[in-house]
Amino acid sequence: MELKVWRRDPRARLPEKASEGAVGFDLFALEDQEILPGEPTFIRTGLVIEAPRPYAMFVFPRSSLFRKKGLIFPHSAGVIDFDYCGEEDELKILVLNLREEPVKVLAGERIAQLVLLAVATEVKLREVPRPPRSISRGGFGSTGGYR
Ligand SMILES: O=c1ccn([C@H]2C[C@H](O)[C@@H](COP(=O)(O)OP(=O)(O)OP(=O)(O)O)O2)c(=O)[nH]1
Repeated sequence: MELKVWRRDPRARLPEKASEGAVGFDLFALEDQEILPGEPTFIRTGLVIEAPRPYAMFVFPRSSLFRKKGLIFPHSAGVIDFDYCGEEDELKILVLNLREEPVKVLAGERIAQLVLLAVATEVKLREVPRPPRSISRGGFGSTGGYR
């Protein structure tokens, strides 16, 4: 399977698997940047990528991102649409600095990881007159697992 990657900016570093068993490709910051506290900020990758359907791309933080830099993803994860691969459609990493001081991100720094997951693409909705199941299961702790 192939991932089509276009370097929109010649400084961009291509995504890399850190080890043979890695699930995600590491994504690198395009340029030096200062992330101010409390302001959702895009980190540029300089890349435009097309996912091979039915595999879609999801951007997740590296687990060390918060510990090392105090950055989180305010939107939890990035969902990249299949058609987000035109000239202007640069993959970006949205972060929020939870520290009280600005945080520096350096060009070429590993920030996030790109994961390909198979998703259903041909899905039709059918409205039904009754709940799909006659008995409700309950949720939000209803099985009493935590006390
Ligand atoms: O972390 C992210 C999240 C999204 N995107 C790009 C790819 C995605 O296809 C597009 C739109 O994202 P989404 O649909 O999540 O955003 P929205 O808030 O619904 O905006 P839009 O109206 O542009 O769809 O932005 C990124 O580059 N990085």
